[in-house]
Amino acid sequence: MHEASVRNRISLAGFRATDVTGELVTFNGLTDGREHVAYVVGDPGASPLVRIHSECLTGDVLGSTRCDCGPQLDEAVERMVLDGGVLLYMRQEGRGIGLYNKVDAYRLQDADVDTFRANEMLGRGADERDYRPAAQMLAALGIRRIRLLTNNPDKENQLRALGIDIVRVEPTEVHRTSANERYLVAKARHGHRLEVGRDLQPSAVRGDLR
Ligand SMILES: Nc1nc2c(ncn2[C@@H]2O[C@H](COP(=O)(O)OP(=O)(O)OP(=O)(O)O)[C@@H](O)[C@H]2O)c(=O)[nH]1
Ligand SMILES: [Zn+2]
Repeated sequence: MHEASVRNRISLAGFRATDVTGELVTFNGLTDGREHVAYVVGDPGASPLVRIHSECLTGDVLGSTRCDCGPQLDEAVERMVLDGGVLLYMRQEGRGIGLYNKVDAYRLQDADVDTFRANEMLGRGADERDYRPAAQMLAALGIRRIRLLTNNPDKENQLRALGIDIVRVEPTEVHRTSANERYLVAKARHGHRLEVGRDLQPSAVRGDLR
C-alpha cells in the first residue's frame, strides 16, 4: 500500500461542547486525495481504541435524527477519554456518494425506499466506502494493532485485508429511536451487527458528555 505521512498536528479543545481536548492530525499522500483527519484523544497506547467515522453533515453537525451518526460520534470520544484513542474522521459523506446524492437518497427514503436501495436507484453502490486511506492514516501514526469500535463487518474485513491487526472488535451502542428505526433495521438487514428487536429508547440525545 502507498505510504502516507503526517502533515501537521494541532491541539483542539472543546469537542462538541465538552471539555475534551484532542489533537487534530492532517496527512500527505492519502490515496483518494480527500481531506480525512485523525482526532487523537489522550495517549492511545499500544493497541488503541479506534473509531472510523464516516462524515455525516446532517447527523454530526445538524443533529439530524434520521441516522445514528451524532450519538455514535459522542459515544466514541466519550469512550476514548478513559484510556485514549483515535477517531478517524473520514470524508466519505453518504457512505461515499456525497452530500447532494445523500439528500437525493433521503427524498427516495421519504417515499419508503430503504437507505441502501435508494443509493442503487441513484445509480450508485449501496456502500461505496474504501478504507485504504484509513489504513494509511493508522500506519502514518505508527499504529499497527487496534481495538475497532464498529458494528459493521465490512469495515472490519476491509481493514484486516489491508493488514491492520484488529485485536478486538468493540460494538458501538445501538442508538435507536423512533426516528432512525427504519434506517437501523435496513442496516441490520444489510449485515450490520445490530440488535433491532429491543424496545426503542425515548430519545437519541446523550446527556452524559455535556
Ligand atoms: N447514502 C446514504 N448515506 C447515509 C444515509 N444515512 C447515513 N448515511 C451515511 O452513512 C455513513 C455512516 O454509515 P453507517 O452505515 O451509519 O455506519 P457504519 O459506519 O457503516 O457502521 P458503524 O461502524 O457500525 O457505525 C455516513 O457517511 C452517513 O453520511 C442514507 O440514508 N443514505
Ligand atoms: Zn448520519
